[in-house]
Amino acid sequence: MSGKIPVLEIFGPTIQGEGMVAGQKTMFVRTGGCDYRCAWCDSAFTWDGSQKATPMNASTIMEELERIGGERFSHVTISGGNPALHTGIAALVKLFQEKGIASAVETQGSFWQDWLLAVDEVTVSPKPPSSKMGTDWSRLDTFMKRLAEEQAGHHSLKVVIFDEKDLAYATQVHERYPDVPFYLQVGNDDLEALEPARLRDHLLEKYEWLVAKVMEESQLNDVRVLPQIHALLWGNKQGV
Ligand SMILES: C[S@@+](CC[C@H](N)C(=O)[O-])C[C@H]1O[C@@H](n2cnc3c(N)ncnc32)[C@H](O)[C@@H]1O
Ligand SMILES: Nc1nc2[nH]cc(C(=O)O)c2c(=O)[nH]1
Ligand code: SF4
Ligand SMILES: [Mg+2]
Repeated sequence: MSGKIPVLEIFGPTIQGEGMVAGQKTMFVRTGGCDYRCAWCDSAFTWDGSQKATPMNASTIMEELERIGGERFSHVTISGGNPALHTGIAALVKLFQEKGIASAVETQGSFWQDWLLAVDEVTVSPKPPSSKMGTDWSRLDTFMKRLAEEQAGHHSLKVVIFDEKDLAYATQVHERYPDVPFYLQVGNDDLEALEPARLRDHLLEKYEWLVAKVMEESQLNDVRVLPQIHALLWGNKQGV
């Protein structure tokens, strides 16, 4: 298994629907396995046993990206699951650098990998109370410190918000790492919705609620509030 990466899906090009480079045209590589079990995880198929990951090495992943994306991409986002569980991603990030492909990673900040330092955009997404997960603050401190001191690219924090307790948690995260660009993201609480148009209305109402809350809060002046654009466009569809 050494060097192999468990891959759940490879798709794109699509737009990055979330966070610091929202709107960026990108391919996705989604890894299998997560050390968390968030109550509202929209990608639970990466860890609940419902779908099976394929162990792949970096060059095979690159071939698959090129087979699907052709000449139509110059940016790849690695998500999961938690991609930071996998040491084999070091070789993939190196391949991207050699080919002049920009890279991004989505992770919750619970596990460190040195290859994170070579990723252009690292999104760190600590989990609020509604997820039913706890935050190991000293681990997160170490994680954020290494990014701040050694990462060549950019990084940001992104907290998903379902309710007021989540917003209080997000404020705590923002105050702990005040120099890190901070994103608040609308939580999707209807993962069963099949009709994109209905989900869109529902999520936009939640976005309106979140924007109004943030406007009231003096501790959240320097933040960005975003919905998941892909959920607005395509609902709960996988692979978009
Ligand atoms: C599926 S996770 C995979 C990467 C990593 N495990 C993490 O959580 O950061 C990607 C992003 O989707 C967010 N997310 C997951 N379920 C969500 C939901 N129901 N509504 C809004 N965002 C969600 C996560 O918080 C994270 O920022
Ligand atoms: N379009 C699109 N943007 C995304 N941003 C983060 C995603 C993820 O699942 O990590 C995601 C995803 O699954 N699709
Ligand atoms: S950390 Fe990310 S992938 Fe893991 S359960 Fe939570 S949202 Fe899902
Ligand atoms: Mg997603």
